Amino acid sequence: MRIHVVDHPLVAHKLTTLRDERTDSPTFRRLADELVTLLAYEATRDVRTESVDITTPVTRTTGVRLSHPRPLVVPILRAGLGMLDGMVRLLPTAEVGFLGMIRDERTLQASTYATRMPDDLSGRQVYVLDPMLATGGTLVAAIRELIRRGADDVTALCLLAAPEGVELMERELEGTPVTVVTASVDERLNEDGYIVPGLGDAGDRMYGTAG
Ligand SMILES: O=P(O)(O)OC[C@H]1O[C@H](OP(=O)(O)OP(=O)(O)O)[C@H](O)[C@@H]1O
Ligand SMILES: O=c1cc[nH]c(=O)[nH]1
Ligand SMILES: [Mg+2]
Repeated sequence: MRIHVVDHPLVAHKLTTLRDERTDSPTFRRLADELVTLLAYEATRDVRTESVDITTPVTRTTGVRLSHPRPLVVPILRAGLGMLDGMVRLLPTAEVGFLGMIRDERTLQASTYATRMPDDLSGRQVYVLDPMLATGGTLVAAIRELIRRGADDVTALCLLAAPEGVELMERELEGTPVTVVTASVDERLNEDGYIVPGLGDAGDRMYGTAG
């Protein structure tokens, strides 16, 4: 597994406001959207392309276009849904699948409550969207399912990651073609499984369901 931490002052600036507890839901959603577009620029560095001949107003030339089969983008509901628009803005021809997953607040075990994506992902590049890589249980289960369906190249975009989650992914997904792109690997998890310093519960902050 490869991990890429996007080191850029604009990313750090937006992430700081996202973390701030005073940031309201509309601003949180806007910043998450903007951050995803910046992460997506890095995450799509190896997106598959093919050459194409075109005619400019001046001459014939050869350019590139995204090749077939189209990439698949999979947001993990709920919070990952807030990253979808920012991603498909860069990859407008991508197909979109959905995974609904929830982490039990007490046991921290992830379970899947909804799945809507192609059965056969052979030869597909897949981009998974989930803002938080905490214990890693959610992403490991999601990526195992994608690989079971035949995906041969998976990139996860996470706004924040915890070292514990990165270690779990490295251990559980060893030897698989997986890349994680994130804005930060934070300090640690706390006793409730929240990322420290983190940003709190991403889904609650995105959709205004906290308290
Ligand atoms: O790495 P893990 O320890 O598995 O935790 C990460 C998951 O926790 C959050 O989802 P949550 O269960 O809160 O669902 P939500 O997005 O519907 O709020 C987050 O959006 C991730 O999917
Ligand atoms: O810090 C965390 C950990 C898991 N899920 C969240 O939304 N936030
Ligand atoms: Mg949540």
